[in-house]
Amino acid sequence: MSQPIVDLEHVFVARGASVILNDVSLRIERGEHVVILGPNGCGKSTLLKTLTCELYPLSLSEDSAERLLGTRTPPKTRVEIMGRQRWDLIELKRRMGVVSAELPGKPTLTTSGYDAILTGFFSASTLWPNLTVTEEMRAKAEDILKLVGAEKLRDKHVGEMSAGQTRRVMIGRAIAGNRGVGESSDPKMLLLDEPTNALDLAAQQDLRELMQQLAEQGTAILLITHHIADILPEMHRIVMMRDGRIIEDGAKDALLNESQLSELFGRRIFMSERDGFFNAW
Ligand SMILES: Nc1ncnc2c1ncn2[C@@H]1O[C@H](COP(=O)(O)OP(=O)(O)OP(=O)(O)O)[C@@H](O)[C@H]1O
Repeated sequence: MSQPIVDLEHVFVARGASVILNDVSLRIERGEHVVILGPNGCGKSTLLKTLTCELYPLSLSEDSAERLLGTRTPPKTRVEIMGRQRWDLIELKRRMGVVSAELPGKPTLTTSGYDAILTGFFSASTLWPNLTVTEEMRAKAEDILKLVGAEKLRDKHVGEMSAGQTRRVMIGRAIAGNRGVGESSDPKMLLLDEPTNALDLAAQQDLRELMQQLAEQGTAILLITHHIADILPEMHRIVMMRDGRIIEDGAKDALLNESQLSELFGRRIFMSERDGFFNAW
């Protein structure tokens, strides 16, 4: 079997004084589209930060193993991302193509759409004077601008864009980082954290179409969300999280139903399906 993109085993992660991720094991193969689904506060962002190595797993003592697991034998914990346990954070974020739900930082806000895509090659917040942009990068950025449908945003500052326009450009930036320059055998993947947050209905649909297009072109998508409507027909595996644990991990056909969603969100949920997309309320 080929090397997985993500390989977590018995991971516990603390934030402040609390253990937030509780014995999480997760293996994601190259090219797989996966949805991480769960209610507010269940630990999705903590998991994301573990995948991007911004948070590190606890190394359990015998006492804490007894408290958390009822056994004095600590489990063998492992976090391996793209085959490696140690990463330069910037390099890893670039290679994973992370698009977060947060607004870009200040330097990015005064950067044009086209330049923002170029920054992806460097994993930089803006095109700082010491960065050398090559012709190959410029050509790739042109293609990506088209791919994400952001041609009209080429000269607009990110800080003057709407939420949907910003998300589009940030996806373009992540694709640039992900694909890099020169011959690269890196996996093409995007890690999208609540991508449709703050978008109106039309912008949500546009973004889903873009995600579908990328998925069809071979970019693996790891989607973190609590919006059922964001789950693309192309995504067949669902990982359900609650209270810092993975409570289900399996096929969408088996897991995406009213009874499982009601269990996950802790109240009666209704669901409908149309053309491979779902809605829940
Ligand atoms: N910096 C922090 N310090 C202490 N506790 C934190 C911190 N960040 C998050 N938490 C706690 O960790 C738990 C999980 O939070 P996390 O942000 O991972 O959940 P989430 O599933 O991403 O939620 P949401 O859907 O609301 O974004 C919550 O109980 C939260 O209060």
